[in-house]
Amino acid sequence: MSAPSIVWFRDDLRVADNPALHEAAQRGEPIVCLYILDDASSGLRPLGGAARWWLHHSLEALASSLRDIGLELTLRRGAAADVIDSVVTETGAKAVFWNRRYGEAERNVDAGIKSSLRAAGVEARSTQASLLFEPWTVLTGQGAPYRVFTPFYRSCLAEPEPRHPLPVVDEATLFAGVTSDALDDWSLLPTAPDWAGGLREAWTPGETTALERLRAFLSDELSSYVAEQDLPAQDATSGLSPYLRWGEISPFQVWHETRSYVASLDRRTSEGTRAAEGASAFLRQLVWREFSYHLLFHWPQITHANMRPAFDDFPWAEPSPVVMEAWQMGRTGVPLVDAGMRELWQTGIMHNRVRMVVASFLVKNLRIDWREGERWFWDTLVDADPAANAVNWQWVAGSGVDAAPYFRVFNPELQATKFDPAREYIRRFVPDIDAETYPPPLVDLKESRKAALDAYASISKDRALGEPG
Ligand SMILES: Cc1cc2nc3c(=O)[nH]c(=O)nc-3n(C[C@H](O)[C@H](O)[C@H](O)COP(=O)(O)OP(=O)(O)OC[C@H]3O[C@@H](n4cnc5c(N)ncnc54)[C@H](O)[C@@H]3O)c2cc1C
Repeated sequence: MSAPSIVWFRDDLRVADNPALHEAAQRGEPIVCLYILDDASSGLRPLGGAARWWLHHSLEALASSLRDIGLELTLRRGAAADVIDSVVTETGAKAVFWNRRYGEAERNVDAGIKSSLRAAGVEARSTQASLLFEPWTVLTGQGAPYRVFTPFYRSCLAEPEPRHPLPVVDEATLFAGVTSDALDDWSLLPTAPDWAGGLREAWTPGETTALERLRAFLSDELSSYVAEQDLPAQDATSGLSPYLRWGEISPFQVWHETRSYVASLDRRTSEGTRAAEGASAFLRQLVWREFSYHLLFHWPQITHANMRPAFDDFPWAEPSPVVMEAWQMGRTGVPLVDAGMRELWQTGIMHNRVRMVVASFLVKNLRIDWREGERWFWDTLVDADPAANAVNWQWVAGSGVDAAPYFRVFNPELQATKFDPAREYIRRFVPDIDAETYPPPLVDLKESRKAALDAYASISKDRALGEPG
């Protein structure tokens, strides 16, 4: 058998529109499909619990998609550089293909592997797959990265249309005989206790479901997206974030499926007009995902450092275990906050509007550092995303590049009246709201708001908040 190519899967757990797999298949050489559970390379952030649950099922789904085209998924654990080195040696592979990642630690790992492969005479090819626009291509007139969403968005729209999804790889040659770890041995699923019942009920990971979900969203929800996207009781958004996070669907698929769905509509009808408006609003959200990665790429410290340096002096409260647990478990006595936190704990997801409310409550009413909240989301969200999570937490905190000002404190009661007027969402997740055991509010909303604004004044009165570093 001729020397194989290795396709190294990472955050692109799909067969459809996968440039690395596509390029390898086109060469006609046998293929080794490899996934590495890398808990050893320096700087990589360990996955949270919900993410590990998702990954387990996503790898099962990927293995099944690969089997359909005659390939097998090889699983290995360890530092990526060591694993790639051994698989290349074991198989005599002459080329390694992968799709790009954008976090700093991931890029360092990938760059190191690329140069050692090349030094050893093995071809290393990386391709664009997870972002519509590479972060180094969308720049201001002065050649600088954008710091504000709207001009970034406009600039993306002025770029050439993103490429169409690649043709399906329907046949490839397997390089057989490579040993694989057993997925169960990785212990990605929780056992003692098994807390994943709600996740199993809510989700089916994998590219087949991702595409079905996108298509169902376009035909059933797109026309009401603008009117209902902020209403957590409605199933009005796509629910695609975990599928995008794990690369079970590519943004190119989402972009073009949406565009061609809209092109097929009759715009002279009000339904057609609303769907077209829904499509623009939906694709705009997809560009928020791009913007998050753009920021992560250009300011890698965004995951852990305040982008506005003045926030380094912010008098955060000590995050007491009692207060943190009340917030995490949805027992703050503030119904919309509790509903959101319980939705998260039970299902691994939370509606965007409610994410903003619970984050504002933590950072402002409880005056707890946004990084505490980001960590909890990282552990509990099935869509926990290195870019979107940090960028959105900093956005709510006011410490980010393009951020809501700190003095904008969401009032969770008013938010509930506006976005959950019939209290349907609240009752779904807080059925005990009228019970005697339901706790009184952890803090007085008015007083805590005032305390937050006073704390903010202490960092903002003498000097500007500082340009993002
Ligand atoms: C505090 C906080 C933390 C967040 N953490 C994450 C996270 O870890 N992972 C994550 O994917 N999103 C995160 N978001 C953004 C947003 O809440 C989710 O992307 C959205 O709720 C996903 O639902 P959907 O797929 O139905 O969205 P839709 O409305 O259908 O939007 C389509 C897609 O656009 C992207 N998108 C939408 N809104 C945003 C946004 N504000 N920022 C970046 N991308 C966006 C997502 O990929 C989403 O799937 C966070 C928001 C807040 C306020």
